[in-house]
Amino acid sequence: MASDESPEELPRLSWPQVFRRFWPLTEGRRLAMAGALLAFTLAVVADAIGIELLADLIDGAVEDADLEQFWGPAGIWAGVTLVAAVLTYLGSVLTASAAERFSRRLRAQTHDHLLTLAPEELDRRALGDVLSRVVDDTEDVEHLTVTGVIDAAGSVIAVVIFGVAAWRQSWMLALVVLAAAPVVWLLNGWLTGRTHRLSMSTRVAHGELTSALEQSLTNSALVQAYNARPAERRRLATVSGRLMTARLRQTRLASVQGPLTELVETAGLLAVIGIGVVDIATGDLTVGGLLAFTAYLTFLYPPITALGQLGLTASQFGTSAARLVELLELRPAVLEPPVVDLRPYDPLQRADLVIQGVTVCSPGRPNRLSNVSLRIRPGALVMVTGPSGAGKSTLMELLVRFRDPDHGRVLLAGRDLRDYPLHELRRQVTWLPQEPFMFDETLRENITYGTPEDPGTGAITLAAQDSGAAEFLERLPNGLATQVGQRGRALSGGQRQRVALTRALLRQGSVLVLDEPTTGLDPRTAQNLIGTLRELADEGRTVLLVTHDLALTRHADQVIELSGGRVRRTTLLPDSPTVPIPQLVQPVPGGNASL
Ligand SMILES: Nc1ncnc2c1ncn2[C@@H]1O[C@H](COP(=O)(O)OP(=O)(O)OP(=O)(O)O)[C@@H](O)[C@H]1O
Repeated sequence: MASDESPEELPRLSWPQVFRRFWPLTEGRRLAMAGALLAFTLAVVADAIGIELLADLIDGAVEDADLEQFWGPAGIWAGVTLVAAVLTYLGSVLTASAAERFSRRLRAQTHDHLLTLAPEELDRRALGDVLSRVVDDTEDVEHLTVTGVIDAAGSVIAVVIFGVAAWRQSWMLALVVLAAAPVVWLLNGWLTGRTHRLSMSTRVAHGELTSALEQSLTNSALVQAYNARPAERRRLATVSGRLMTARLRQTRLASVQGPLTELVETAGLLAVIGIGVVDIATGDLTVGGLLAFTAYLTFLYPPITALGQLGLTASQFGTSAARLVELLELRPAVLEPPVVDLRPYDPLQRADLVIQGVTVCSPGRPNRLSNVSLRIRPGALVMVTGPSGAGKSTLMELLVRFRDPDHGRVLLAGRDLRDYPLHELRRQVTWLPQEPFMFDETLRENITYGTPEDPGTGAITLAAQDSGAAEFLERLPNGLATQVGQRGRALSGGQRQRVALTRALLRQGSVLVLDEPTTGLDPRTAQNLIGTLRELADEGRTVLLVTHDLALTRHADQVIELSGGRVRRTTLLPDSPTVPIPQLVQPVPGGNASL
């Protein structure tokens, strides 16, 4: 499915489609759902018994004005009402527990799935829209799969039980009510179509509003510094206005629905009383019977209306379900290998990287990489340079498998990256992105993020010395316990960079891929870092470093210069380590660099 598809273009899913897809997630909670339905059914039976007792009271105690006849039925009535209340409570609790667990499972599944997508897939989308799908649309899907299903089944059962009971009181009156039912259904059918269209507009307007808010708030510094508040205000006013209009239309429609239904109900009630009076006169019905019948009618209307609105709810929530399914159907950019390669892997011996004829396409734009072939020796310190947009980051991202090349392949220790379990590959290859990602946690949590075990303060201090973070860490009153704020805003740009670098240095693994790690570092710290990387390389790690600082390249074993997605030049420096290179690849025909 196209990732930039707007919600308006998504086909709404029908209730059976949603149900079939999400029903497996109710596993383990189906007993609770059945229990809830049973409780609601018994509560309906208890209510029906109560109504029968009402008829007995009217025709006995009230008609004969005899208190003796009152206590018995009244006591039983109070008892069954209590039982009905307990059963309704039980039913609601069981429904809520099944529903909440379903929502939690669905949210977790969606979140997990989103984290398998290529980061750029998520970057292309408005974050507000994605969040609203994970938070709000999951609730709607829950309704279609759990709460709504129990409610609908409960309504059918209530209609049957109250209907049969009412029929027993007077089949003639029951027929009158039955004749009115299609009117309610037709009315609701007409409302369904209109509500669906309006709910679509509301959803779209809601998405636009959250996106606009997200844009202006995440760029708030720029908005203020560039005097753009009026423009942002106007933007918000426009989208907020669209949401207001859509919501008002929806409210108007919902407000018509109540009185219309009430009208139909009153007409039904009046018809019942009118015919009932005639029946009482002919002796076909008692006063108690008529009262019981009208009571059944009041109990019958809510489930009948609920069933009439089923289509409307399903249509509204079908839209949400489509939005969620669209996310869930996005394919991860990279897949686990179908067969795990069990050959032993000794990364520190042979963490050599071979890039064979690699091309990375970008639809409608020039290739991000074109037929790139390279060999990087184990234990080498390699610097990748080139102008902006040359493809350096793309090359680095291939090594950590954020995507696979469209043509060609990348081998680590003689094995295609696609043959490694992703977890193993990412344990071996540590990537430091250009942007220093931060969580709103403490420095310690940020630094040890992604390190399988707590490395301990000693190891953190050593890594912080290598990255140049130690200096500022020592000056912080709370040290590693300092909170870094949203996106690390409580730190300077250079400090964030160093924290991210410390995090990368702490991770074990045979390949270190650093995308412009010296940005934001002063020359002395940058030199120190290169010294550390040199040591890591000498220990056998393969280190790739993207840099625009040509002065640093003299410390490298190999310099790769990219330009326009192609390798312009690779230079092996004379004193580079001479680790023997196994013959893993044949020269690539047409490859644009020597191996
Ligand atoms: N998410 C993306 N979708 C489509 N094209 C992209 C995407 N990211 C980058 N590109 C394009 O791929 C090409 C290579 O980008 P890349 O980020 O690899 O360059 P770079 O050499 O790392 O640049 P810089 O030095 O500025 O970081 C550029 O032309 C860029 O516009």
